Amino acid sequence: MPRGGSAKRRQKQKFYAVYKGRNPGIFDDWVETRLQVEGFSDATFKAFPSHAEAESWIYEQRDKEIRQENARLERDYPDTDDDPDAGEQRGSSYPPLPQDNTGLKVDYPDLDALPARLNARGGDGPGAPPYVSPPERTPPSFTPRQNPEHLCPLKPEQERVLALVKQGHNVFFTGPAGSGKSLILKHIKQYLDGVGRTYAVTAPTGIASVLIGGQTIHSWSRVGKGDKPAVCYINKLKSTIKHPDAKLLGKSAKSGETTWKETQVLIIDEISMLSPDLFEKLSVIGQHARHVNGHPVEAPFGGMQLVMCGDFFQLPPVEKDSEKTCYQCGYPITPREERSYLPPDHGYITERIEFLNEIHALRVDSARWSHCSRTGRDREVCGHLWNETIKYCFQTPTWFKIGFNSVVLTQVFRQADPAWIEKLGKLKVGQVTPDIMTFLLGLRRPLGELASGVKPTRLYTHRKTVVDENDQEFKKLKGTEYCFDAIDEGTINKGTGYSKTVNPQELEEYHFFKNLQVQKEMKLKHGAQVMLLFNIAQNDGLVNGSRGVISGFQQMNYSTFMSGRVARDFERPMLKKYFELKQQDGRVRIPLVHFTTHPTPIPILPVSWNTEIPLFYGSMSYGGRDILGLSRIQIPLALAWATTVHKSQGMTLDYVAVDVGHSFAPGQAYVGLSRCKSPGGMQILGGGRNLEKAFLVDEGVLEFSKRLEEQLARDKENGDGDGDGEAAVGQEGGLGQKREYAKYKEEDGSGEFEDDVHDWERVSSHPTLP
Ligand SMILES: Nc1ncnc2c1ncn2[C@@H]1O[C@H](COP(=O)(O)OP(=O)(O)OP(=O)(O)O)[C@@H](O)[C@H]1O
Repeated sequence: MPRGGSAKRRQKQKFYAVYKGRNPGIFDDWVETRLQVEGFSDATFKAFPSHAEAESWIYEQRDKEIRQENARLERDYPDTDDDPDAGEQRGSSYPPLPQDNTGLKVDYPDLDALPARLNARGGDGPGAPPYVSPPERTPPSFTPRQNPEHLCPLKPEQERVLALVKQGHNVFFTGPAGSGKSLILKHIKQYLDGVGRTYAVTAPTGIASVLIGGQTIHSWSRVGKGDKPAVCYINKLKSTIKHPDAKLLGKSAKSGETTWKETQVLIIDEISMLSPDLFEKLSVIGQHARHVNGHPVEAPFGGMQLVMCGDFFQLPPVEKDSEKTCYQCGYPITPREERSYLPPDHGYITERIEFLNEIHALRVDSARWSHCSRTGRDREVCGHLWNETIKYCFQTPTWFKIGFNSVVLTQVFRQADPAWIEKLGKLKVGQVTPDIMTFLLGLRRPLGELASGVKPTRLYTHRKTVVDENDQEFKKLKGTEYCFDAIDEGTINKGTGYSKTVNPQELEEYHFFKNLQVQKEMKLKHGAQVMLLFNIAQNDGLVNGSRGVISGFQQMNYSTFMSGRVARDFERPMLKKYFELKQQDGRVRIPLVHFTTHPTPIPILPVSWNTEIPLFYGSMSYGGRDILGLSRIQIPLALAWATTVHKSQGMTLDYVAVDVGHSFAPGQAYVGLSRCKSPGGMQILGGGRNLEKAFLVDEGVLEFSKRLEEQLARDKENGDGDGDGEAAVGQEGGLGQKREYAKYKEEDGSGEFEDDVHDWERVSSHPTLP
């Protein structure tokens, strides 16, 4: 690449944008460009004096192509009666992109200019940037996924969620533990795959994301820990914010902005665990990352369709006060003892926080508004407003602005016993009535070892207890220890057909592998308590969470191994590979597990966990998707004397002992108890006379749930929706409102955030109000 050289040479530097060619992208060398376009039929390319202009031209070409493709689709496939609202929705909520594509230069606001606009109103404050309507939600070209999973059909109230998603609404759906939220998500994914919409499946924690076959929201959005101010991510998105695995992927994972721009539907599962600060920050980042011609988009999250799911009665966000930073300036938040609060009717609050009354109604203490008093280089006070009693996303202005269509699921599937379901329903809202108390005290009886040798899995609130207990119990076993090593692989498949294997040494750095519950090196002994980590035979009750005990190991030859499980055709190559790599003298060792549900031991053969991460080259991907495929082949077992309540969220367990006594977070005891199918297979640990107090419930969550139910009842009365549990909560505000365009600074915004923080540190803090 001809960088450097004389000033004259630099002046003549050209950037070649190749839109259609062998390897589309931007090149700064004509020889390299020629290789991409010469002899390539239909090659489309152009030279520009700057990289930015070259990039803008590519965006322009792509928008043009998408519009043409849409026009073709509309012509060839006019809306049918099957989905009458889909076309209407597209047309009504999302005005088309401005036709005037001149001045495509992409500008980002600088740090000093941003505080006023990054206030809680998401850009509505004085000096706010020009907002534009979100771009059209358009289907890109796609390749349907192979082997779609056969899913259990949805019940009518679950179908309702899918219907709303199909209609293009922003949807929030909730319901008690075991009401099928994860199942609905799987259906949504299948639908989106089928229609070729670009979507991201995310969750706030690694384990939750793996359970739904997605990635963490931090990794997808490129915010990492997410502790820096929004402006920092906005400034860096374009050029330097890389995929968390970028150092492994090299150039290929360059621009985070493209991920944001190309995603049409963002799914966030376990939304109760997402920090409200990060939720708001992501929305602002989305508004900027999905800019139209440099203008941030007005709609929250930049106008992508949002599907959020979870149960706020379950686990809350894990956040330590000491680790919190100001959402606007990124400085550590003012320590509790130094905080000063503003009067609830202070103009500084009322002018800046939208939906203030609604927020206060959700048990946000109106007397706890505080502001960040850090001063910057120019002695300007940061002034960002925050309220320490905001704990959940539904208490943020962004939540109201999104205007979700909400669905409350009512039917529980995990448990079959109606009396137990009713009790769980009461415990969920903290109602430990005398009869429930008596019932729970009865569950403190010890659970013995089952005929299979299975002991109850102990669910603890603290991780250290779990690690210690599993280690100790494993060491106590006398037999031979066998180690099962996973086969980890990574391949980059380019849209052009070329594929490249990822260096095996680098694989363990990938977040996907770190988040898997199944270990790379798994040690097992005869007598070890284990849990199945994969649905291997649903009809036979061998599902994720099934409990068993290792009853031996079997040496299998090739034919026994290959016929050891009814594998689907596409799994055979995986089994074959495992055998070839692991066999010794023509045999492989396989653990035998005695499950609670089966009279005889079952050999547990390896399975594979796979993920596909779309890669974005330079600024976008063309001509098919460039995909990073990662996979781990391993025996799907984990030691199961103990696990944490946090890890168990989302699982269904057979035989458990739940440590209720040490619960420290709202929803924790409820999550623990609701994992188990029936109280017969459950023991309660600890709690003593304080059992009643273990079922902590957040007042705000109670209020939110109450308002949701009331809205639902009102809608039913008014005949809105079809009474299937849909409620449009929040306000329709935000979308489609006209904002005045204002000028803002044209700077590249590439200043390093860290330097600014150091500057702040050098300047004494100013606890006065701006
Ligand atoms: N329509 C349905 N028909 C039959 N079984 C169902 C249905 N919906 C869900 N289930 C079953 O109920 C169990 C719990 O479902 P799922 O894990 O989706 O619930 P969830 O609401 O996500 O639970 P949690 O909040 O605890 O994560 C699963 O075994 C699932 O297969």
